[in-house]
Amino acid sequence: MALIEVRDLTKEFVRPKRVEGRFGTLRTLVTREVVRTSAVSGVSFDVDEGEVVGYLGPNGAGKSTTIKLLTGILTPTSGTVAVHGPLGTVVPWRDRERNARQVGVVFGQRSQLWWDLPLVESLRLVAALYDVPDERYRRNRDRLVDLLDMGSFLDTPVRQLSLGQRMRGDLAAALLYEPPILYLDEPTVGLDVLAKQTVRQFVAEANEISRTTVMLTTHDLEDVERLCRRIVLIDRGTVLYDGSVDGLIARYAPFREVLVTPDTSSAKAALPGEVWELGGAVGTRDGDAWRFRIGRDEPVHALITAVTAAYPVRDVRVVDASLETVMTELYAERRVPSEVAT
Ligand SMILES: Nc1ncnc2c1ncn2[C@@H]1O[C@H](COP(=O)(O)OP(=O)(O)OP(=O)(O)O)[C@@H](O)[C@H]1O
Repeated sequence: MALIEVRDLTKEFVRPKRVEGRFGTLRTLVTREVVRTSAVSGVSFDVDEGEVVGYLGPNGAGKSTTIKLLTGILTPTSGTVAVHGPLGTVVPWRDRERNARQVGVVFGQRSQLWWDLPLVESLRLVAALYDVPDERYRRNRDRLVDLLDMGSFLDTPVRQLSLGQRMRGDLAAALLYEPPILYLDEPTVGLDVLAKQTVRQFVAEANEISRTTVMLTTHDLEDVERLCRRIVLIDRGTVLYDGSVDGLIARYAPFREVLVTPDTSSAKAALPGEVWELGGAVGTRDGDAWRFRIGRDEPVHALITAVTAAYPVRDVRVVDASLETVMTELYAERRVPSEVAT
């Protein structure tokens, strides 16, 4: 049985329709017209124990809403979530307390810590809230302080911490009571390169050493490449893809790109305008270079021979389609969630 089972989950937000013009604010308060937003529209997936799943999608796709449903912060419009954890089967929004005991949550955009307290006091409070015995608290705290290199700012009030320090504090708080599940909503947003590496390393170790099951949303594809063996890709609240990163690339970008930079200093003929057709391939201009696409298994030599015969060339690079290529293509086609005024 899977650890987390999500079935046909939907969440529709309903808010009064804003009335523009004179006394708009007042009229908005009394209007009967509402705007419905389908944030999550029939999402189903399973997460097995010990998996690290990247939950991806463009802005407004419904990622944070799903995480909030999984954590029990929100109640769905329909559908079910069942978490078969050590405390038995839990439906997050029906049994928030039991669910909270088996999940750690970090929202990159919002701290869960007490703003005015020194970090160490926040950690102590979390331990008290989760009934962590003193000895276990000290042991876990010391291990987390060590792993996340937090010794130098443990006594600093949370409001004075840098974003990277605060994020490390939030991660420590989320794992202090050893939950088997960790939900991370954009855990590396706004962090510098080193801080991102620390967070990724820490999450990878939590998964490898403690077998913590992790589900994370992120727009940083390095997070995905470093951490996720599986991704669930959503848009407009529905699942577009569920599988490996390689599988996604093979499905949505089954091509290689040949990047050709012509040597204009020894030009012998005028270059085409924006489109260059050669050897059965079509190139489009990308700055100084031309970008040709060929099938993944097609040999490149015919194209390269045609290009070099047509024009002197400074550089040729052949690159496999990456996760970034796929995401760029998919996001370019994205549609916004349906907002319906009724
Ligand atoms: N409390 C709310 N009330 C009304 N609409 C909401 C609410 N929360 C989210 N939405 C809408 O639901 C849709 C999905 O939002 P959500 O925050 O889940 O997207 P996301 O995938 O996390 O996006 P991002 O990558 O920008 O964080 C959006 O259209 C958003 O405006």
